[in-house]
Amino acid sequence: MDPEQLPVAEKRLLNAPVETLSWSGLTVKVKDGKTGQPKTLVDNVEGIMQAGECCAVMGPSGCGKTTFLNVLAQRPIKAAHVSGQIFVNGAEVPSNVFRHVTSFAQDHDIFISALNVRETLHFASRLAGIPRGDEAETRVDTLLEAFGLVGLRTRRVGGGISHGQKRRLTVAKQLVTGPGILFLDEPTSGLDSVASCHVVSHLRQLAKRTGLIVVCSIHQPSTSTFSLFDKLLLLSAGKTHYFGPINRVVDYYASIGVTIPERANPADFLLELVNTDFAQNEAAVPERERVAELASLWGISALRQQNAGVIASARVTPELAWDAGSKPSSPGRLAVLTHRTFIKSYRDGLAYTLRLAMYTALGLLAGTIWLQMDRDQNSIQLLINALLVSCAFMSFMAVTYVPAFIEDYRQFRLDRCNGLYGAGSFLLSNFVVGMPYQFLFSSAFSVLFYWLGGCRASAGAFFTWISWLFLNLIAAEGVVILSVAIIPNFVGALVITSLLNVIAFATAGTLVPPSQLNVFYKYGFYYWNSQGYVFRGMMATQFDGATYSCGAGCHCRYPSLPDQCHISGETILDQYGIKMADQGQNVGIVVAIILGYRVAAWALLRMRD
Ligand SMILES: Nc1ncnc2c1ncn2[C@@H]1O[C@H](COP(=O)(O)OP(=O)(O)OP(=O)(O)O)[C@@H](O)[C@H]1O
Repeated sequence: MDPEQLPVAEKRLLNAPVETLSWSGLTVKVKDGKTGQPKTLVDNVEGIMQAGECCAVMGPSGCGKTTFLNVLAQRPIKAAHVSGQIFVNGAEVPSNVFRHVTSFAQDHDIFISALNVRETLHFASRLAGIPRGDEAETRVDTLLEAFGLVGLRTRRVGGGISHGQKRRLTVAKQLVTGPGILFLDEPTSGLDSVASCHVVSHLRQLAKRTGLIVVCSIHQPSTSTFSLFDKLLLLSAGKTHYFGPINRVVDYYASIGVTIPERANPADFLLELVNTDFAQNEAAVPERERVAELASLWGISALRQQNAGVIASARVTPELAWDAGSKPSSPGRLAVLTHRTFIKSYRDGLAYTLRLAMYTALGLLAGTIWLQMDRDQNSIQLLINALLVSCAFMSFMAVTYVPAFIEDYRQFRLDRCNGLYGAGSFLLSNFVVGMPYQFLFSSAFSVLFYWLGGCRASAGAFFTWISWLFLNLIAAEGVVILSVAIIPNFVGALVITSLLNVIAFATAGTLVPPSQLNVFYKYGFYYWNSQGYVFRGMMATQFDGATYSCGAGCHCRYPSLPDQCHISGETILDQYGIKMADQGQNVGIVVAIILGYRVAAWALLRMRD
């Protein structure tokens, strides 16, 4: 294929390196939840695709299409035993190379809802290393037009676009990254027959022009959509019933005594032919036997033998010459991700705006509850309580970040599987964008609480206070990120975050003195408890160098300064074992805790690769 003859938007889509995709003996087994016996979801499936071909994977609901596609695309699937071989150009390729040459769109749409349609394609294109410029613009515009999304280009994905439009955007998003092989799970679900035909027709044209290989599962295509595919893989109960050119289906079935009526939609006819979903009772045994017989006939058919020969003789190229240089550098990828995260941060109310409102309200609330504390001994315990509540509640409220981060996490998993970026870039971009917001939150809370509550009037104390709260919030966000990495779903992450925060609160050394904590809590939580260090740091800002009057009658409830009827702040700090000399070291410990959360989250995300 001559790249010069391609339209400018498709030049980079040219799939020169991938000549064939083949698979043989693909088998997926799981342990049946009810019987505990192995259950075969995909049974010894084989096939081969040449550059420029589109294959429809069809079969009744639950026949194993999604499982097959996931395995063929080398995407993770739950607790399954997978065997068989997948070859690109006749050879197995390392998984990182496979991810770079392939792209996979699941049957459910995953987007950053704060981005608009055009930005969604733009960021996908930039993450895939396509430089900004006329070519990238033209490519995005071409795809918007091809998938009927021009009128929606400035509309946010999270508001006001239909399921069918999201499906089209999902396909366009995979195409914009320029894969050599594209796997699509139900790309036309939710689309009417005209839109389905349009999408498949565009995929076909693109495949023919660029050499792209498309493997996609599809439910009940119309006759015209069905005929757009080059090949068909027909599955039933995980077994192959047919794999080969679409235009040989009629002949093949005629050869085994099944006539596909001329006027019937062949897709409908075949789905009905191999469907046993509604034939589960005793009376339907002959029907199930007939479908099983069809699968065995495929096993011994000439076409199947022929396929096996073609798979075995697929030309082996020495190395998949994929242009790794087209991937952006790590700093480039980080810049794109940071840009994307930043856009989300100010558009998505759940990410930061809601939290800003919450922290401001908390500052107002706490400030008016602890309004203008006096400088006598009665306010000492009040102030300590206020500090305790401030740092604990600010940590707790970070839990509201869970939904926004879960969305980012899902996008990351998808992008990671498509080889766009790794866990390091993902977490770092999130960290970079989050920092100024954490500072804003701590400032909003502090400005209100500090002055309403009548805390210590010193610029040094005020800014040190804000700095401690800032560190507290960064650590609290780290807990959220770690929790999502441990259990990546809303409820699970919420439970883990809340649990970790409650344990941190109870073991910070304020409610129970560290000397009375048992070994488990002392070494497991107290020594690396950011809330505890932050509390002690905030105490230092208020009590170091301060004095409190014992009031009329000089009945001091704390050890007082000799003959002065005053309590020194150092006395209070001593009671809590807080030493000013430790403050620098404590900052270092909190920074280490913050890094520890992120590194642990990074390690967990890497383990799931
Ligand atoms: N982890 C699992 N453990 C047990 N059974 C599973 C597991 N994953 C899938 N299945 C079962 O395997 C079969 C194939 O599922 P799969 O999602 O691949 O089918 P499908 O053809 O894509 O279905 P649909 O067209 O309805 O989306 C189904 O019967 C499903 O219930």
